[in-house]
Amino acid sequence: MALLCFQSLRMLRSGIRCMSQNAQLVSLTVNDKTGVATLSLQRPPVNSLNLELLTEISSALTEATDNNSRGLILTSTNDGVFSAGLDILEMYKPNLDRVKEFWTKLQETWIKLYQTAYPTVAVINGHSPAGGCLLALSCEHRIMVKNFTIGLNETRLGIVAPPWFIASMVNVIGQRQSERALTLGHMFTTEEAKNVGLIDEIVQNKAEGTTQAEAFIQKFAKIPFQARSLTKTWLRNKTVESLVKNREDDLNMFLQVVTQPNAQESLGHYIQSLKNKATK
Ligand SMILES: CCCCC/C=C\C/C=C\C/C=C/C(=O)SCCNC(=O)CCNC(=O)[C@H](O)C(C)(C)COP(=O)(O)OP(=O)(O)OC[C@H]1O[C@@H](n2cnc3c(N)ncnc32)[C@H](O)[C@@H]1OP(=O)(O)O
Repeated sequence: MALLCFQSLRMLRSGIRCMSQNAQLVSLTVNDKTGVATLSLQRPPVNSLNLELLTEISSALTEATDNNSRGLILTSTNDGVFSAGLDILEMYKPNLDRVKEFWTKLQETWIKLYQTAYPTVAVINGHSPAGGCLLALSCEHRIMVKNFTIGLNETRLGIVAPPWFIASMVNVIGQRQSERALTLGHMFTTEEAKNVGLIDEIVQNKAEGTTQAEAFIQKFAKIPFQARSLTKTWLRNKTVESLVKNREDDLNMFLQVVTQPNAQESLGHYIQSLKNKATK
């Protein structure tokens, strides 16, 4: 409690204000001087995206809009893992009602993040496989700390990246590079990701990443907000519409693929291999 008060006091002095008071799995703060919001994922141990975390991310994105944020930095409180992607336990031997809600919330969160009116920057301060990579790809600018990995590795798990995951990557690195990376399930090192254009900047640590992210958002200070946001909408509309118009089909396809016995078997082996690794 004392620590909380001390932290709040320190944040107030530096002009950082806490939003989303009820959130537990994310923290949303805003810098009152710049209007830039920071959304930090904080679901231990690895920010895997389960229904509850997705719900909080989605609410925080709306809150940042309602608060007229000038920009948003997406990052993790865990220096080591940005996000481990979708929580595999949501997809392994799933409860049908819950897994439907989970996928629908994932769709909603991606649609919101992909279309925010404000500029978005991912400060990728750790590994970022699959769904973690999707979050980063949905931002307008990616800054990554050295010595980590990022990519859409679904094929390695015996599952498939849905078309909107694929489109998000194609829009950033193009068809040829995406085809090679996705079919192999390749995880890029920070250096490789920079070379292929998957990330825009390499930094030494999160603090440097945050400074660079603020500088990126500051570039838009003199660009009229609505002109910028409408341009972004039109640039991204085709990609988003392809999901918006087919959400039900996308959900059914996901359920069909993920409940296949061979997909369940692959997920089961994968969970076991992660657990074995963790106990070594
Ligand atoms: C139109 C529709 C098309 C149909 C599509 C159908 C299906 C596909 C659907 C969706 C696509 C899928 C997207 C995904 O995001 S799948 C998830 C992919 N993620 C990964 O492969 C990452 C796995 N994790 C790791 O590689 C590592 O954990 C790490 C992120 C590099 C971090 O390493 P670190 O050493 O720091 O941690 P540990 O490995 O020791 O892990 C700690 C702890 O966390 C558990 N864990 C890790 N990742 C996940 C996860 N994604 N979900 C759930 N749990 C995870 C791990 O098992 C350990 O648990 P323990 O209990 O042992 O402590």
